[in-house]
Amino acid sequence: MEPTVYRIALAGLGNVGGSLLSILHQESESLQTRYGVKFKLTGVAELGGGAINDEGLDLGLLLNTLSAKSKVSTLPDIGRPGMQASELLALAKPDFLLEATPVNLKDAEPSLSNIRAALNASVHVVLANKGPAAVAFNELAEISDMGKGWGKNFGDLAEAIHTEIRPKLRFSACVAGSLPAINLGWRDLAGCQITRLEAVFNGTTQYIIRAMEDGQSYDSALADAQRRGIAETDPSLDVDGWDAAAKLVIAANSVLGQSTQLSDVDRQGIRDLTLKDLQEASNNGLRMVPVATAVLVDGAYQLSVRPTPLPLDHPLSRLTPDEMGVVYYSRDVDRLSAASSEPGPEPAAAAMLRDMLDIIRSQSIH
Ligand SMILES: NC(=O)C1=CN([C@@H]2O[C@H](COP(=O)(O)OP(=O)(O)OC[C@H]3O[C@@H](n4cnc5c(N)ncnc54)[C@H](OP(=O)(O)O)[C@@H]3O)[C@@H](O)[C@H]2O)C=CC1
Ligand SMILES: N[C@@H](CC=O)C(=O)O
Repeated sequence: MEPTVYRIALAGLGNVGGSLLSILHQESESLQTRYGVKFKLTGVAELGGGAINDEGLDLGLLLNTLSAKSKVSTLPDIGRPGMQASELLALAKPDFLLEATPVNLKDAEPSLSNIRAALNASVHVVLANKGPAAVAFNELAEISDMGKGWGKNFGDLAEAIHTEIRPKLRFSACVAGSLPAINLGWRDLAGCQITRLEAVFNGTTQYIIRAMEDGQSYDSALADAQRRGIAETDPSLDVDGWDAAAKLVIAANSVLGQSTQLSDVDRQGIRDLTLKDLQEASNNGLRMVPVATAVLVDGAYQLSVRPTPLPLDHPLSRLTPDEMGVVYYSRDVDRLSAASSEPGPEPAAAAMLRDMLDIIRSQSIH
């Protein structure tokens, strides 16, 4: 049987975007045989340019161009110097817009405008960039399938399914890459009252703290994380706790059903953490972990991000330097946890593919 062809456009060709191209290239056959789908990449955008081909861009050529540290906009015929990501919709005419540009937690631009335009044009959106979901979750939910059937509006799910087919918005890669933090909370704990969420949502700070424990300096551990491609384009977002706070905000809005913004998170980074702090925790039989927490108090979730000493048998204390993890506590399922090993950006790219397939599967239900 012929595969169903989906046109896709990708903004951002860095660590995550490049890894996604690589996965789509390697898995092209298997996506056709296992899922009956073929993704045709009709446009890509990087800073200051892009490439367009209505017949589908050659993924091998794009990957070679990126490996050679060249700009795809310089490629003959298909290259579009000066093109903006905002032009992808009109030029690539995608069914899916994939977003892997750097985070802007102030106003999420220019990504937010591009995503809004895509959803308003009934184009499905898959995010790795957490800015738009952290800054404007409610607005994006209203113009996508997230507006009903998620969080507190769960009662409207039947109406959503029967009366509307909205463009879909998926963002599981935004909340700790391949860690199924969102899916676990929303899908696998559906119907449960979540009383507490604890997570290591930031791989860079987890890596730095574990490396410091092993005697490495803070600066050298951060440089390692940057080399591995897991740190943010601006790494102060990691070490000052903004990245984990943004992920917590997305989880609070989507899974916990609490309308939340970044200023609601009590946030402390790891810049001031010393070896002495780590040793003190260890002397008390504890381990310092960069924890994001949401705890239900008097009907509302209190949110915080801070390095926290945890008992050694806590699921988050047992994570390796490359792992992130999430633990949900609920009145019904006592404790549910997951961990993912993410030594580089590839698992986040795999999470974007997971979201694309999830959209296709859920469409076939409607
Ligand atoms: N790295 C990781 O492990 C993970 C990252 N994420 C998120 O994914 C996103 C991308 O991260 P990562 O790949 O590491 O970042 P990089 O800095 O490696 O790549 C960013 C890419 O976006 C391009 N870009 C920058 N500004 C624009 C713009 N205005 N329009 C179009 N393209 C633009 C850059 O182009 P140029 O190279 O020309 O500057 C580059 O190709 C971030 O939002 C991050 O938070 C999510 C999960 C994990
Ligand atoms: N910088 C982040 C990666 C993307 O979310 C991290 O260190 O976890």
